Amino acid sequence: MKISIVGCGYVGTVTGVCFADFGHDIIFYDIDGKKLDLLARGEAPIYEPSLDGLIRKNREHLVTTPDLTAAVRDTDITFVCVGTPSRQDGSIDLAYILSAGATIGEGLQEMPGFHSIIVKSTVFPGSTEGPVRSVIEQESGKQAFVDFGLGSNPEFLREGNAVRDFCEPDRIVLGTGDTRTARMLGNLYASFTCPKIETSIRTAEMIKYASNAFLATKISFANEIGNLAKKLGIDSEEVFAGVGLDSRIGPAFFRTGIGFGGSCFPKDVRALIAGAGGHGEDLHVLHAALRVNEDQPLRLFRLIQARIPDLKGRRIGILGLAFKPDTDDVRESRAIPIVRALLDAGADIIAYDPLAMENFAALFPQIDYAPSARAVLSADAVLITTEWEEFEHLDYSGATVIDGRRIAAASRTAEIYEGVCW
Ligand SMILES: NC(=O)c1ccc[n+]([C@@H]2O[C@H](COP(=O)([O-])OP(=O)(O)OC[C@H]3O[C@@H](n4cnc5c(N)ncnc54)[C@H](O)[C@@H]3O)[C@@H](O)[C@H]2O)c1
Ligand SMILES: O=c1ccn([C@@H]2O[C@H](COP(=O)(O)OP(=O)(O)O[C@H]3O[C@H](CO)[C@@H](O)[C@H](O)[C@H]3O)[C@@H](O)[C@H]2O)c(=O)[nH]1
Repeated sequence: MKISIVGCGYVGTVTGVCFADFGHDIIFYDIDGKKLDLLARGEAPIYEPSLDGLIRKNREHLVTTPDLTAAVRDTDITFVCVGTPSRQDGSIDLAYILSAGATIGEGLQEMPGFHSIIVKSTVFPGSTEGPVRSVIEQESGKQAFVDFGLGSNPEFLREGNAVRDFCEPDRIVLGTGDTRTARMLGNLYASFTCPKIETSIRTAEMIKYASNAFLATKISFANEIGNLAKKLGIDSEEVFAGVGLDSRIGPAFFRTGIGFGGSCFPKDVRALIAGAGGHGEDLHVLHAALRVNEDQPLRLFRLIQARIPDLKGRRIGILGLAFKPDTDDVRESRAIPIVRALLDAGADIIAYDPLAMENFAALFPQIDYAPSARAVLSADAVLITTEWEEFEHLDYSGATVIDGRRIAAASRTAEIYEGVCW
């Protein structure tokens, strides 16, 4: 099949490259010419383990274009993978997707054949059949579900594990409103053996939001119980090992610590709350999940403050800046509020991350960045904010460590050690 990919970030690049590996021909388009240049040179525009090798392997199936209208005309199906950020009030900002939709509509104008547009970006239920459909119909002069197809195929990949998650998903959700699009998506995913949910477009959109909101809530729930468990002298890891064995609950996403960051959970929970408000529904559980999540990193800060009440001029080390290991992404990283609080208290910060220092320095140019994790350990105290594997291989002897992510080596070897909820 010939596929256009609009938006070459984490989702678009991984989707295009993985579909190419299944034998399809891909045309990438992005408004960011630098990303297209990198892809044209056979390089990944984002960091994701194993992606470079897949790009090299499938180069003859991967092309880039600066002209989205031509890409639409030359392909059978377009996947929209652009960003859907939060507005100031938390609601979803559809500006990128509507702008992409308008150009796709132009491309459809003189297209004789049938083409389907599939929204892979995470959008509030009703967005695809509402504003996205309207803009495409307006620009193309054609009718959705009759002259062109429309669908929702939300993506569930995790950064750092994206290729595996895409190729071996737990399920595939296919939301469609016309049989031709349903058939096309069915063919595209025919070789995937996981369960496939064929549903309406708005149900597909809601499955994505509900999944992220549930996982985010699970983490906040674990953190809240973890905070109490610590006060009671109970190890939260043991608690959730026990709780997770209940097959109705499951063990995943029970790691306690400084909470969830990244480009999805905080943004999507905020968007669901804001969107629900527009329908007269107040999502109390999700409000609470966000509140707990905002306080978890500040707990880490309060623990260091309890040990060093006057942080002014004191050297504080930070281990980990990425929002999770195996990525250079710092969007909504839990290290951000911690660094902010430390700077407000006058601390002198030295930080290290194996991949994310450049991205973090764009936000915080005023702090020091260390050449190695070891170089951070001589600070007056060290805060661990991301659970990178290499932090498990350090000797923390002599260091005071306040741990937000439960690094066993630190608990074994640090001179003074405390965990945020253990
Ligand atoms: N990152 C993830 O792990 C993940 C997983 C599942 C779903 N999602 C969702 O997928 C969507 C994309 O996320 P991402 O992390 O890949 O974003 P990203 O920021 O990494 O990439 C988005 C890309 O879209 C491009 N873009 C913006 N407007 C455009 C336009 N009009 N035309 C063409 N390109 C345009 C940007 O330049 C950028 O390269 C979001 O809705 C997100 O919530 C993300
Ligand atoms: O038990 C846990 C698990 C995760 N986290 C934190 O939660 C955040 C998100 O982690 P993860 O879900 O692994 O990464 P993402 O790449 O943000 O992936 C999430 O968001 C994507 C975008 O929507 C979805 O596609 C994925 O299914 C969903 O897991 C990170 O800060 C983690 O440190 C915890 O604190 N405890």
